[in-house]
Amino acid sequence: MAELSNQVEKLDINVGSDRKGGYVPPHLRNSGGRRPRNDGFEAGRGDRSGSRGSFFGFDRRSEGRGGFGRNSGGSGFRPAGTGKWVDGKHVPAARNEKMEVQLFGVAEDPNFQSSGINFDNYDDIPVEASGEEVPEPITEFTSPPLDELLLENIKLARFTKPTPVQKYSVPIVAKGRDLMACAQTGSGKTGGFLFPVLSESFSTGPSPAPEGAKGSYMRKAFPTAVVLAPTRELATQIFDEAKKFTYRSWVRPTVVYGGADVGSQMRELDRGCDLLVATPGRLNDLLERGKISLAKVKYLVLDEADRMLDMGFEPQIRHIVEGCDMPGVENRQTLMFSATFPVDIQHLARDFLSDYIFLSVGRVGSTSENITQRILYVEDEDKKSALLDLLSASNDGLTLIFVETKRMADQLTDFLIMQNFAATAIHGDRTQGERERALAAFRSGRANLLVATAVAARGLDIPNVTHVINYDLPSDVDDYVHRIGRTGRAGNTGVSTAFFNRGNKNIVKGLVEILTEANQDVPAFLNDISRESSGIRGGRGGGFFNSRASGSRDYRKQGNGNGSWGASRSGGSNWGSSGSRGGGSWGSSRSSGWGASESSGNSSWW
Ligand SMILES: Nc1ncnc2c1ncn2[C@@H]1O[C@H](COP(=O)(O)OP(=O)(O)OP(=O)(O)O)[C@@H](O)[C@H]1O
Repeated sequence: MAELSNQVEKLDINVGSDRKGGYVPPHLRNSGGRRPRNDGFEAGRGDRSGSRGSFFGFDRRSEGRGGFGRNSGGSGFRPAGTGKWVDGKHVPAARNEKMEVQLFGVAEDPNFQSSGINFDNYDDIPVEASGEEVPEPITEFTSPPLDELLLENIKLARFTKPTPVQKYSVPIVAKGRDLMACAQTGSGKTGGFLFPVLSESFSTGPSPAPEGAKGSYMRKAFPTAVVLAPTRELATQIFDEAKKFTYRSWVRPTVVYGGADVGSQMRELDRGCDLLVATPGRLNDLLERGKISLAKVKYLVLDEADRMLDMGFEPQIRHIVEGCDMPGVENRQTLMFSATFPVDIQHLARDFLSDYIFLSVGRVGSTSENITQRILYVEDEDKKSALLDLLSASNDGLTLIFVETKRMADQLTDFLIMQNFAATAIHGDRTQGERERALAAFRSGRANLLVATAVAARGLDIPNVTHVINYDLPSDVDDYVHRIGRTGRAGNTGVSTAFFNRGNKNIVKGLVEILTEANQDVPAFLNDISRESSGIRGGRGGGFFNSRASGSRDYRKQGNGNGSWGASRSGGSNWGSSGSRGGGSWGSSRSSGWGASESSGNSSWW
């Protein structure tokens, strides 16, 4: 990784904002760089090359039919590897070697993300937990407090010790508390919600379904836990993780998302659904069809919570949480996770939480020091050439290239394929099948370049992504944080490169702050433009020049909350209260209907 970072450093791309040196594109320079690779890959937008990505991790047709059970939620047949809850006791299924390989892989598997050399450094990141009576964190994976079966599954996943967010979330959920957790990208937030929810569920069992539900003609799913995620790909990934950690237990995970056949998803629900992972639009659809009841939900998780409560999704979330039959905030536990938590979203989140603990691992919205960040000054017309330069300097690993629009994603992918690169694209105008195939080709390395819109910015955990390139910078610095977080995960190192020019002035302040706090070099041109931009203010989302998007900490500690919060347990220094998002006004957008689709105001999402 240091090698890649050095090579990028040596490139003569960044000629500063005055451009006196004049950028010379590589094809005019007789660049001696490595020839673009041509391994016969013809992915592109219509890639037909790959086998379908396994969205289910193991082939359901080979699941076998042993070990069926029923939970009290009226679920149907339960496949091998699924345990039962019988007479108030958990009866785990027998171990199944083949399934263990399918679920947990083998250590040499390139799809297996092992924790990197900097994994132990997570322990040095300051942690602050604020709220009333914060419980002591765990220090190791042990049973108790974790359920014995969960512990076995954690061992099968080769997790040897909890990350900071996991250390705190386990006792917080066990104490019956709500949680808003903010931790850096790639630091194990998925386990942060799955481990405590599953550990409690394994020990306490399902809630009995209402009497009327059992014999009714149409089966209805009564999940105990619901996890909401903003994209289909992220929902699928969480589902894959849930399959690992629910292995042999009574908890059957199911995933539903838009853009896929609703009939087959309904049949999956009929087979049992105790932990439901969903995108909001499809969940609303299935609620309207009467296929799902939320009446028995004990745990509600919002992954990428700030995104889920952002303007595009908030009406849908409100309908799911407040407009259907989900137990009220006092009768369920609500957990929110993200790497970024703008202050205005923290305000909004109050409606969904009760007496919650706010947990921050590192500064809210900060980036991992495992990612080496570079900002290059490149004018729009030079970006393609500069990209070729960068790609010729990259050796191994996968490169994720972010652009702002779907059209640009297609154009750039075509350009890269013309240059004999193995590239593919993911964005909201591609069909679900195309998106799955693109991601599968990228994961497997058949396409080592993935051109993506913001749809791939959050949550995706793809091993071996060594380089993230912001070909176009986003207009919100929080989006930058999530995008570059696709590399440098689980203690591994990574490199991120962004093309900056004066068109990106709206995030210059935020970029300077992010780079500074992550101990990265801040190029002189960035400081200059940042100074020029001082004093100019804009509104949220429309570009604001003077502050970081994310609040620095629990907004209740900034003196503008009315909730009570008590002593905080801090594993490190307290944070200053710089930067607020300015409490954006939501106004009428909140009441807009959710019905039509999962589209949001941000066109590049879908
Ligand atoms: N305790 C652990 N030990 C080793 N590896 C872990 C542990 N917890 C999680 N991981 C691994 O770390 C990687 C990142 O985890 P995860 O995807 O949950 O991060 P995240 O914090 O949700 O990131 P993002 O903010 O991008 O969504 C995954 O590959 C996961 O398997």
